Amino acid sequence: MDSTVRPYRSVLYIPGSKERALDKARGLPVDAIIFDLEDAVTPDAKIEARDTLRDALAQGGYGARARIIRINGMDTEWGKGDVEALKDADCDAFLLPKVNSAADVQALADLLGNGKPIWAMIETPLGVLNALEIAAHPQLSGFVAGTNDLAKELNCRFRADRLPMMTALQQMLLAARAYGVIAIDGVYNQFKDEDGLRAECEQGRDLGFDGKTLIHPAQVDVTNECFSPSEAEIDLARRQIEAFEEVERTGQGVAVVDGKIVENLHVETAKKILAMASSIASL
Ligand SMILES: CC(C)(COP(=O)(O)OP(=O)(O)OC[C@H]1O[C@@H](n2cnc3c(N)ncnc32)[C@H](O)[C@@H]1OP(=O)(O)O)[C@@H](O)C(=O)NCCC(=O)NCCSC(=O)C[C@H](O)C(=O)O
Ligand SMILES: [Mg+2]
Repeated sequence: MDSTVRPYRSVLYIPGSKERALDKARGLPVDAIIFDLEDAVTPDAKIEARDTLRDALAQGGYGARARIIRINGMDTEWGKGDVEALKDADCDAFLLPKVNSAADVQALADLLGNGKPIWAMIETPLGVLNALEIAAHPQLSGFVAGTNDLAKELNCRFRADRLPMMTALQQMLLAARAYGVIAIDGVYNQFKDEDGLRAECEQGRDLGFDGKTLIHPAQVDVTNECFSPSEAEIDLARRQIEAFEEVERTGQGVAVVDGKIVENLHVETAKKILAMASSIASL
């Protein structure tokens, strides 16, 4: 799959210690999986989870889904051991929690020593403030918002409009876009509340996120729907491209579709929408 249009709509956390969930994920229509060794695994299960996860990855069966391993932080008693145990595992990236600076990313890169892509959880005040230097690290390819840790650190309240964390989310997005880094929104904790999830997905999509992290299989369909180009967007994109090509033939640089101007930059967006739709259709 073309990595520039690879979908990351639904990114499901799976506790690395739970064999049943690790198996179930092989049949779920998610675009990516975060195999978690951090918060989803209790301290007494952390060492064993490394073997459980390595075996599951070796067994395979995850198809085209991107496979990302979230290790424990380097400042914990498990971080380095996680890397030692899993650096050669069959996965696409490593996700480092509570990243505060580019130096944190470099420390993981040194330990991995194999050039594997690194993703960063942006979930601390320093991580948000240093998002630009983190995104600029050459091995960094994805950001994941850690909205639970962020709320804890900011001492803010959870609100449906997420106003208290909007600055952080947008700073993270700006840094991601400045360096071509994938940006995934945080989790929606009330996993049985479909309407609430849909509203938060729509907000995340409006903001510019590529997708959302999830904690339960029941959240997958809504999320895929919200982060896929809609039929209306696909239809408009096609008409914009056609209209622009038509005016170009007559030597002009601006078309009008549905009462709105269409310039070259809109055509670029339209082409991206069609490429993403085709990439999703090919899954
Ligand atoms: C939230 C849960 C604890 C709920 O678990 P459970 O009560 O077992 O759910 P169900 O009985 O409804 O499960 C139905 C079946 O689905 C499977 N399942 C459940 N969750 C997952 C999953 N995440 N991936 C794959 N499969 C899953 C069950 O095994 C059942 O299967 P079956 O028996 O075959 O029918 C649980 O969903 C859970 O543990 N979720 C993950 C929690 C997690 O990962 N937390 C850490 C990430 S969030 C975070 O840290 C964010 C960030 O750092 C921040 O700061 O914000
Ligand atoms: Mg967190």
